[in-house]
Amino acid sequence: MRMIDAMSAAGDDCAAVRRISSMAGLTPARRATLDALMQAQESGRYVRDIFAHGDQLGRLSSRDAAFALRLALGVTATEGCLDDALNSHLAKPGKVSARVRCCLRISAYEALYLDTPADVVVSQGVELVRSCAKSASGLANAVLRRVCENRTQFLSAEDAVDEQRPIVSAARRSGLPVWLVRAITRAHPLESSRVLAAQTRPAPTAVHLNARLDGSKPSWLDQAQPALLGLAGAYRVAHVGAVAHAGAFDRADAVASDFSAQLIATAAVAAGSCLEIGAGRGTKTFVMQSQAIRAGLTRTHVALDLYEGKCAANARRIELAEYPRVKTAFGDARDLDAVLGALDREAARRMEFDTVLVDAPCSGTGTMRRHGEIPWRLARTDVTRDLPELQLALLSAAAARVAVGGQLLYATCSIMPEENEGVLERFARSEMGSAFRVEPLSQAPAFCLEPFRHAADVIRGHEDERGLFHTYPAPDEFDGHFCARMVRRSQASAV
Ligand SMILES: C[S@@+](CC[C@H](N)C(=O)[O-])C[C@H]1O[C@@H](n2cnc3c(N)ncnc32)[C@H](O)[C@@H]1O
Repeated sequence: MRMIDAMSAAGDDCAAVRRISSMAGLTPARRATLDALMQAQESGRYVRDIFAHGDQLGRLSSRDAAFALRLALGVTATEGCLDDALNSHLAKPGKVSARVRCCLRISAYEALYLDTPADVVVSQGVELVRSCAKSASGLANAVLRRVCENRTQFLSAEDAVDEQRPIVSAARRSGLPVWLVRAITRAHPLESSRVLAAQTRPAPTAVHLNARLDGSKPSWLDQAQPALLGLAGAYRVAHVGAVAHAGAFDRADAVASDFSAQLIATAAVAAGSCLEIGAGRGTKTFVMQSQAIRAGLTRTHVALDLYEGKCAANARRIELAEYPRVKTAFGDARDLDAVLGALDREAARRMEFDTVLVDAPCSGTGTMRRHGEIPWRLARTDVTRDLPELQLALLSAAAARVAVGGQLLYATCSIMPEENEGVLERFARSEMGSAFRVEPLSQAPAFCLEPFRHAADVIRGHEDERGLFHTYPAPDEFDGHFCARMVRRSQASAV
């Protein structure tokens, strides 16, 4: 699997690739970007996965590969804004073929969001279009010149009516849909300018180290230029590519995981039994197992996901890591009695757990600068209706499996209140919810354990007055995550 360090794409090397003489032919990085974006469009797959599993990058120098990845992710993340900019200069926007549009988007992205000189934007854009539709190269020349000339007016939204101008301009500068910028700005008036500023910049990367390597200082970690974060096992790395190229992810020597996600996974580590709902491919499972080893805890872990393939990948990595086995279960966690039926029968009782972590499917708005597909695939009703319904159903089903005195953690990587506090409030009003009380995440039993005492202070720095944990994406800071911790004080009367 090829993994390129998107951080290095921001460096001098990429600037050099960008400024390549306008007299040169089409650069291989832009060609590879076009191929990958077209493949993504035609197959519905994520462009990052296409780069990771295809051979587009293998044929490029590491400098070109980093630039191609940055271009492809950037074009995906700002797609709607690029189309707005292009369409305003096209007489018949509907007549432009998918491939030509893709070429124009790549060049418009460079014009609007990178500091590529205008002559290079236009000449490379014309070469891109010529490579797939010779007859459209004149059109490309005219449109891209206009996009470059009107960059400032477009980003300032001079074409919008007065009262809409600030929000349309903020949306264009961040590359996001207007409805989403409005929702973020309303929900987070204090944080929104930094959240929006983060969207067009590379996100920092963190890894979590296999606990069995503690104290051994592997050379691949040195090459990645690590900086200790305030949590055992967590490192910020300047060059995640060095970790990937050394095979450390493939060997389960480490996982890439946002620092806030590592804090949440650590908060869910406690003695006894744990049910993890929405375990996916198991990044948090790995972190939890690592931390349990560091703390010398004995625990059991059931990792559950909707998809059998994800459960299998999770179990495989845990085995590779040489961690204690986790049991996996797959199916729709809204019907936990069905999904856990086999385990209940094996245990000869309806199992209840000391810790239940719901890592809920969500809009991903806290991580969308890493996952450019999110903003332009997301619909408003996903955030206001469909996801909260699913999240509440998962949380309610999960709650019924928490032992009295046990803890229930509800986590998302969303910054939208409808998916976070909104779901919690509806849960609290329910019969089942009345059996739980919210407790600060920083007071989770994990933070009384020696290796994690200091991390409680880090968490406290991101807690609101109720002890709910929030982080927000910001330039050079980690992603947006939410986590609430509840403790079960009684049996709910309806259960
Ligand atoms: C936020 S992601 C999980 C990320 C994962 N915990 C990790 O750390 O790598 C949410 C997960 O919920 C799963 N999911 C979605 N709907 C579900 C359902 N109804 N029942 C169980 N799992 C579900 C998805 O397949 C996805 O893997």
